[in-house]
Formats: sequence, C-alpha cells, structure tokens
Amino acid sequence: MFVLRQCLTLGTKSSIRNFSATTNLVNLTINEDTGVAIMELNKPPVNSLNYELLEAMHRTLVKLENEKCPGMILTSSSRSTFSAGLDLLEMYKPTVDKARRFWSMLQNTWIKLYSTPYPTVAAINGHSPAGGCLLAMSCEHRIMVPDKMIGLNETQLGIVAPQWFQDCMRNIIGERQAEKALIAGRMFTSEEALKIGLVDELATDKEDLMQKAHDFLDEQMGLPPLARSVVKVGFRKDTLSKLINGREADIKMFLDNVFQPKVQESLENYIQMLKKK
Ligand SMILES: CC/C=C\CCC/C=C/C(=O)SCCNC(=O)CCNC(=O)[C@H](O)C(C)(C)COP(=O)(O)OP(=O)(O)OC[C@H]1O[C@@H](n2cnc3c(N)ncnc32)[C@H](O)[C@@H]1OP(=O)(O)O
Repeated sequence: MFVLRQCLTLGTKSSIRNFSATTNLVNLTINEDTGVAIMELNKPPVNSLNYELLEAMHRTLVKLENEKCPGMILTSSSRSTFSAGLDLLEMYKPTVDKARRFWSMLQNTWIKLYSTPYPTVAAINGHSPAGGCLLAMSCEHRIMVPDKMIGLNETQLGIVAPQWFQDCMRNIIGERQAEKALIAGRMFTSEEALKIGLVDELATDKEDLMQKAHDFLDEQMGLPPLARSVVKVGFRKDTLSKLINGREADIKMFLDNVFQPKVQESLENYIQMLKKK
C-alpha cells in the first residue's frame, strides 16, 4: 500500500506522490494490487464540511473517476466522528457570495459521490449527524462501529434538511420511517440505525470495519462493472436529476433560509452550545 497525500492541487499520480501538502484535508490511499481507494476525511477535530474540505473531496472523486477506480471506502481520521456535517461557521453570518459558493460546492460534491460508477462503501467510524449522514447515505453500503449516532438532525437545530437530503434517506429507509425521522430530526444509535436499515452492518472495531468494507467491495468488484453501474445510476437517476435540474432553485432555497434572522439565531445558539460543552 502507498499513501497519496491529497491536497488542493492535483496533478499526475507521480507528482502527487512527491507533493508536500500544506492542506491535507483528504488522505487518499490506493492499494497497488487491487486499485481499491480509501478516502479518509482529515479535518480535525470532527470533519465539519467547509468549502475547502468539500472541494478536496470533489477533486478526489474526479480523480478516482478519471483513473477508473474499481471501488472506494469513505472513512474518517477522527476517533470520535465520521463527519459532524456541514460546517456551521460557513452558514453563520456569511456573505451572499460565500454562502452561494459553499452551497454550490456541496452540490458538486454530492452529485459526484452519489453517481460514482464504481462501488462505494461508508466505513462509519464515528458520529455522523446531518451532512455526515448525507455522505454515508450517498455511498452504496454503510458499515458502522457501535455506540455512535447517525441521522438527519436538522429539525432539532431549527433548520430544514434540503429535499435531496430527505430523498436520500427515503430511498434507504422508506417513506414512513424517513418521514418520522426527518420531522423529529431524529438521531439513531448505531444499533437502531441497523434495525431500520439506515446502516447495513455493524462492526466490532475499526479493524473489523475496514475488513467488512473490503469484503463488500470484493463482492461488488466480482460483478460486470458496466452492468453494475448502469443499474446503480438507474436507481439513483430520479434523485440526481431533481437536483441537477434544480440547482439554482436549491441554491435560492438555501440563501433564503440561511439569511432568516431566526435561522441565524438558532445557528448562533447552537455554535455557542457546542463550544461550551
Ligand atoms: C440554513 C440552513 C438551510 C439549509 C440547511 C442545511 C442542512 C444542514 C446540514 C448540516 O449538516 S448542519 C450541521 C449539523 N451538525 C451537527 O448538529 C453536529 C454538531 N456537532 C456535534 O454534535 C458534536 O460535535 C459531535 C459531532 C457529536 C462530536 O462530538 P465531540 O464531543 O467529539 O466534539 P465537540 O462537540 O467537542 O466538537 C469539537 C469542536 O468542533 C466544533 N464543531 C462540532 N461540530 C461542528 C460543525 N458542524 N461545524 C463547525 N464546528 C463544529 C465544536 O464547536 C468544537 O469546537 P471547539 O473545539 O472550538 O470548541
């Protein structure tokens, strides 16, 4: 195995190997024998998704697709958290330009991740609220360590999970469970998430998590890749097209919401609460 230090400037494979990264937001490891990629989010302490992390993820996904990656594991370098979701500081008192740029990069990254032709598995080694849950739900398979929390908790913060976040959840756990979970902004323990199908497997620890993730990819990589990807994208196309054809409306929805005084007040209180913990 060798490690490619992913940075904001990507070049050829060999130039990346020699690159001394100053921004190391995504660690990319590619197994030389199998080609399997491990994409490890590395923005301590909790992988909050700011513009820079989303951009690094997007570039990594483009690179993997261009290099015909056979399979990818998405995980985190944090001991406690897979991803804490969208970076609250990106949404707290932003300028219009900053908010628009941020949301547009979130859309780019999600579209790439949700539509990869190659199999993807989320190795969820920590808490996974809101945008973190979205990342996990965008992979094809989810494996989680015990005693962590996952879910779309937006309602509890006084904000609304966008339609495409909701659609991802509905596609996985079905209409009724998704409606209940989304209205309440419910967070599930790993064990509860397994029960309702929000995750597919539990692992005992990080080693078991990675082994199970590799097992899933081995199975998928044994299937004819073209047929596999056509079926995958066929299942996902309605959800994808809704956003792809409505990107500007979705940005407008975000901007209309984020600048509401009540939303700013909720964000401020929540940020303060997290800092006081
Ligand atoms: C206007 C909106 C319109 C549309 C909305 C869009 C949809 C929004 C989607 C989202 O994703 S919103 C974000 C939701 N995220 C959360 O609710 C998670 C909040 N965080 C936590 O619950 C916990 O941090 C944790 C993930 C469970 C990890 O707990 P732990 O005890 O390990 O860490 P700690 O809480 O001490 O946090 C460390 C450090 O990180 C800061 N932090 C945490 N989460 C975020 C975040 N999402 N964005 C920015 N910063 C975050 C936290 O404040 C601490 O900072 P400090 O070290 O400076 O105190």
